[in-house]
Amino acid sequence: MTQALILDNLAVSRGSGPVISGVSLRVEPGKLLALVGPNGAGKTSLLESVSGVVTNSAGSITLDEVPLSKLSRIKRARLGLVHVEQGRTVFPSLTVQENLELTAKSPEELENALGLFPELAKRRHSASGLLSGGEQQMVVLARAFAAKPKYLLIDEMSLGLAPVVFLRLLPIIRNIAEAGVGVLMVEQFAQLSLEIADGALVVSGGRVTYQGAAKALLDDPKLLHGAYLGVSS
Ligand SMILES: Nc1ncnc2c1ncn2[C@@H]1O[C@H](COP(=O)(O)OP(=O)(O)OP(=O)(O)O)[C@@H](O)[C@H]1O
Repeated sequence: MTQALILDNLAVSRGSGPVISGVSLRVEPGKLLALVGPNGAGKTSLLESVSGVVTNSAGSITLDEVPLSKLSRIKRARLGLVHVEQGRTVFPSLTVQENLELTAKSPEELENALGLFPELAKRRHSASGLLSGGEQQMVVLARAFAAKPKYLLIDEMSLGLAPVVFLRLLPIIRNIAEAGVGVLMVEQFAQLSLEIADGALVVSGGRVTYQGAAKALLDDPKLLHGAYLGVSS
């Protein structure tokens, strides 16, 4: 069986008209694909169509060979697709551990998730609302990981965080991929996210303008710049 999250020729329309067209990509277990591009390029809409917040208007989405397009959000989640949406926050009055208990199905899964986040393990009994912004985002990530995703969609984890704080989250996101999860990550800090990614996809004006190794984009600022301007490689 093909183990991968595959988008083929995907199109998404919103009230304003088509926002994504002809996007094809593949995320494999244990790999991290960074999705970058200018504001309004359609990155959030793309993730939302994968998790089922919006329905794709054309093309297909398959998870380990199961077609997703006609499935509800809940069914997609049951298949192992977890979406950390933009602006997702903690439940502030619950402790770190209680936040994780919302998604972990067993004490083992909870401990497994905390194992990946030593900084959080130390503060497991603190109210999440008392943690720093960066630590709260760690709780959000840990809660997503505790749900045992096969594939994880992460939208702008850095929103509202200083780059130096976001830097602490990057190795954790990498570790999540190393643990066998296929990660598709949308990020405004292109450079930083490319540094931990295997593959990269640049979307501009709803279309793919670069697809390939993350390192190739990092090593060639002109290529990255051109892709942002919508020049297909
Ligand atoms: N709920 C919605 N209803 C109608 N149009 C929408 C909706 N959400 C987004 N759009 C439109 O879809 C297009 C793509 O937006 P989207 O948020 O997907 O892009 P993005 O690349 O994530 O941008 P940003 O980096 O600014 O968040 C934009 O023109 C936006 O106005």
